[in-house]
Amino acid sequence: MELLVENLKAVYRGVILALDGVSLRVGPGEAVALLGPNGAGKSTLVRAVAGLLPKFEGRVLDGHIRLNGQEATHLDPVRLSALGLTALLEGRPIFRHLTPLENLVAAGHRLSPKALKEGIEEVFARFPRLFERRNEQAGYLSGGEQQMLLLGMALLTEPKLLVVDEPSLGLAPKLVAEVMATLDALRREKGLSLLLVEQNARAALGVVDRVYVLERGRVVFEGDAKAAMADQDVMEFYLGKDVVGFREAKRYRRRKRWV
Ligand SMILES: Nc1ncnc2c1ncn2[C@@H]1O[C@H](COP(=O)(O)OP(=O)(O)OP(=O)(O)O)[C@@H](O)[C@H]1O
Repeated sequence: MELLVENLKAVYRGVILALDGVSLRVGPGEAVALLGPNGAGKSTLVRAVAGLLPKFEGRVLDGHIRLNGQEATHLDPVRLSALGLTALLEGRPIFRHLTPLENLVAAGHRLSPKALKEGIEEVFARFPRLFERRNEQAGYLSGGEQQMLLLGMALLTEPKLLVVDEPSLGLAPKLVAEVMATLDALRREKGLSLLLVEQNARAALGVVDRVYVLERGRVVFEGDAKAAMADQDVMEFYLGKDVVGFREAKRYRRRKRWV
């Protein structure tokens, strides 16, 4: 599925401009990272694409969101989901008081009983830890296990475009690598399009084709992921915190402010 965002402007409470004319594209079967510092507008973009801005007292002021060419700017989440878009919001929104198995059943409510059973078997085959803990309370799973559960739930919605907001948040490096590898495998096996929103640039760049960097509601860099990773200037200037220490990055920015 193709996602096209064109000159999108979004505000909260009518006054806080969080997206100031953002354009980006995720092609069919393509994996794209959206990177940027705290407050850049990444989650706002995810909410806008998923039709969830009104839930956060926000709205799209201007611009378009298109799915496979179809106007999708003001569609509600149910309609968007029926079109094949699944968005995983920041903070691992699972049903914490239910078990992993019950969470999966809830996520797959649109499937036939047979497809649901097969889907859940597939999820458990992919994530054996979830199978082991399938009848425990999901809120007590580790952060990594909860992230896997969320990905399993996403799979049961049979997405064509998966938008994932900061899956690495709060995870140890080894788990971050595992989550990224899982996203990569899912994308390839299922032919999904993937928009991966991250602060962890290094982790995300390893599994995507292209990258956009957002700062203060604007796209400040756009390019091929491998080229961006190989380009020390790009990495340090736009994504400095990841590569060099925060202080050094700030100094570097000051030096390069004239560009
Ligand atoms: N519900 C809200 N009401 C008012 N302002 C908001 C709301 N959510 C976000 N903002 C503001 O919008 C701007 C963009 O925030 P957003 O959460 O999209 O950034 P982000 O890049 O996702 O940051 P982070 O990585 O910290 O999640 C920030 O200035 C933020 O304070």
